[in-house]
Amino acid sequence: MLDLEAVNTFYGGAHILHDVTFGVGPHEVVALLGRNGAGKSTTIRSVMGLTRPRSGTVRFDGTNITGWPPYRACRLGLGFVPEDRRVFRELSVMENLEVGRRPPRDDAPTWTADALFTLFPNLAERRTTAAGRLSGGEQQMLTIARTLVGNPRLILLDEPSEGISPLIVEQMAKVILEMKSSGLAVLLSEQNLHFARLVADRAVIIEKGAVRFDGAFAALDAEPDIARETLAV
Ligand SMILES: Nc1ncnc2c1ncn2[C@@H]1O[C@H](COP(=O)(O)OP(=O)(O)OP(=O)(O)O)[C@@H](O)[C@H]1O
Repeated sequence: MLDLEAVNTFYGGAHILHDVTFGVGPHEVVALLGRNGAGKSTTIRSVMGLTRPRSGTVRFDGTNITGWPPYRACRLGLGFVPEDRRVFRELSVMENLEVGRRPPRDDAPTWTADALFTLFPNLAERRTTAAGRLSGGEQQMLTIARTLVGNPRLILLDEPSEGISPLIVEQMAKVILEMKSSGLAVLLSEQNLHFARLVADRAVIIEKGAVRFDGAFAALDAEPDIARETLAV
């Protein structure tokens, strides 16, 4: 569904991604793992067209979207939740959701406000509250909810478990599993192997901008050196 092939991305003269190649299948949850600075965000930015790869291709359902501006990638069905929560602080929870609403599409799950509030009960209680008054974790949930009302087919989550309380981390895991069961594909970047294991079908480990491992968690466990060398475990 999403395929990266030999993606090379630079920031100015700094060569950050080196021939990054992996894919995400339909209904699959893939965890992109790596240490701080390994290149996870840059990989996601390269998919979304926020940073144009210098070479290589990004395909979404066979369409070459390399370097497309983010709004075009969104229209095709890619949803993006950045690492920093970007809620409209002055707007209420409901109004934030309205901003993200897009027409339903045949090939993607449709998220009504009711379905979202079942998924995010904290937000249901606070639907008229200004988003700026929510906790960090709730703002993170709202950013995800706002992306879902855009009815994406694949959602990219940049470090969803980062900086939120353990209770919210548990909810986040539940939300990701619900998204999967609704038919969405998910690519999430993560430093936390434990969290990745809870939600993902497969791990892709990136080290110094290159893919070091791509496979099932059982295969990763069979080679303990890899996790030891590439993750903070
Ligand atoms: N705008 C930029 N200009 C120059 N270098 C950058 C820029 N953004 C990131 N980098 C560098 O690119 C490398 C990869 O960063 P990236 O943010 O993709 O890593 P990451 O794996 O997502 O880590 P983190 O968990 O810290 O977000 C790092 O060495 C970082 O310093």
